[in-house]
Amino acid sequence: MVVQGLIMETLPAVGAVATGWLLTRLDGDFTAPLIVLGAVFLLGQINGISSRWIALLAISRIDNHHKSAVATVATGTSTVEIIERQEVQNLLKSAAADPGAWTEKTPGQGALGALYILLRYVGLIASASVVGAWSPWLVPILLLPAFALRGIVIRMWKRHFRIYAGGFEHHRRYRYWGEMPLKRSEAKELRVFGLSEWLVNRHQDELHNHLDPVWENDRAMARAQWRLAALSLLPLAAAFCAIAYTTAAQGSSVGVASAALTAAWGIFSLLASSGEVMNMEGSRHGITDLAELRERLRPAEHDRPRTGGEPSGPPLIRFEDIAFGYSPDAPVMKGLNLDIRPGERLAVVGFNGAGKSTLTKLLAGVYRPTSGRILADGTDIADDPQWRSRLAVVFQDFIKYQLTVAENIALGSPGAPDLDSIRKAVDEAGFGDVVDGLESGLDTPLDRSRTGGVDLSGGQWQQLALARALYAVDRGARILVLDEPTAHLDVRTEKDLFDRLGGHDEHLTTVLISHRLSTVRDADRIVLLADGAVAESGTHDELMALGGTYAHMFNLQAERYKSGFDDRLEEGELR
Ligand SMILES: Nc1ncnc2c1ncn2[C@@H]1O[C@H](COP(=O)(O)OP(=O)(O)OP(=O)(O)O)[C@@H](O)[C@H]1O
Repeated sequence: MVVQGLIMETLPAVGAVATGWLLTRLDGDFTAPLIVLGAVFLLGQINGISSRWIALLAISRIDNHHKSAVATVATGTSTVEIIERQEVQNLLKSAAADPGAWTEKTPGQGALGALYILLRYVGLIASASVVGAWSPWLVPILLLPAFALRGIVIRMWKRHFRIYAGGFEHHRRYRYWGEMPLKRSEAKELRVFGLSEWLVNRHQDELHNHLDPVWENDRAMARAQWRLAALSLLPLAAAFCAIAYTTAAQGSSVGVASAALTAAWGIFSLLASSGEVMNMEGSRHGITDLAELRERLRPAEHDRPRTGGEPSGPPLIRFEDIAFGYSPDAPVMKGLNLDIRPGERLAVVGFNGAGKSTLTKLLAGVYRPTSGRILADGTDIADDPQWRSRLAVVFQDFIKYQLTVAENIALGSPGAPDLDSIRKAVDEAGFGDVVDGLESGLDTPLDRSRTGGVDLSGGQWQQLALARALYAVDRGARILVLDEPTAHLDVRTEKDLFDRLGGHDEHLTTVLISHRLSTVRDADRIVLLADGAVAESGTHDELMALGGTYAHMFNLQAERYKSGFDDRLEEGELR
């Protein structure tokens, strides 16, 4: 790349000298200068063609490297609260540097732009030397305005991209609304509610909010072009006149004069071109935002990747005076105290928004309490690098990976997939019949765009997520956390599942969140969360005898179920 760039940038000066040489030999044998000039021309062509491919290769390698750096930084922190902040989300989008808009440039393009700019100075020195050989005083006359021109071009592009980056929020929304009509999952609702026109207008509004100021600036840039033209034409015209006058009046060599003229032109064309500046300035945000993300998302010492670790028994887990909120003005946990005994099957119930899922996220360590501690056998889980390997979690919003069934399950535990263990997890999750019905069984891709690929129903995806967690349990995890793992399952499948989970005895602690109270009644203990703390705690019988909120909820659900309704309850129904 560097060699090619050097050839490209020095060819104008060599061409200028060769042209001058040719002109001095016109009356005699001009074979040698003609050959040199032809070689310069040929080399320029070959270099021009091959450099495009090499540039593309270099750009894609640099961009790939940058993208994996962004992905590494984005997934490097053990907690997720910082990732959820809007400003960090914006930084991530900007650092990803997707060339989704015509003005945005990638780091690869920027890096190449910077390299070419550097090489341009080599070409500049060569051209300036040719001009200087003819007349040293002509060098500053040409160089000073050329540098001024370059300064103005850089300032213009800086301003362009500053305005562009200032509308980033609109750009983000523009992309969001623009991608919505293309998604399979959104297609139904958009049609049912007749949202097509509304969506297109919204998309266009955001586009204009973002780009109108940019276009306004660019129009001003276009209007200023004549000043830039004057800045290059005036000194060039002065140089041309001086060279022509001296050549005519003093009879100096036409060849040397024409070499000087060509080199003078070279100085301006080298400094005036704005393509590299645009690429450099356009890619600046992607690069500086990655640097800022590196600062902000610096992993803590114990944020090492999850490893298998030595399997050990389930610990005593203690939530000690936990306070937590996603934002300071909306506390979710307000002094929560809870012990989870080793091997216990604990059910957590409560109304929507009571904080049940938040409890699982705190237990998984993806959020840290604002105050208080979560201890596992006396050690704060925040200080335990192995903590994650002891947990298997099915989050409410688990990921549906577009991989095969087996690959989806194997993600539950690092290392080489164990097929026997995968099959065991599939059966335990009640997913065996579904897998047996698939043409390629465990190797079936769960992606309809792939050959032989299928999609699963909501309940089947949930069983698959459960199988992933059970695979992790088989490979050494000792705490199984299930956040509404059966919301999409029918009552019988759900019952079978919980009967099977009961078979792990003291080797596994299970924390189960469910709205279906008939499911959790067999748990060793049930805790009811309300107002950021444990409001009731005991076995089903104890809580029924207490006659509190749990008993009320249970009775209502039982009545509804008897009358043929769904047995879920919303808070308002109790009032
Ligand atoms: N990522 C988040 N950012 C900001 N607020 C959140 C976030 N997740 C949850 N919340 C808020 O925290 C509170 C507790 O939510 P959580 O999901 O823990 O409740 P839940 O008991 O699991 O509810 P549900 O039964 O509906 O699943 C709610 O008020 C919710 O709006």
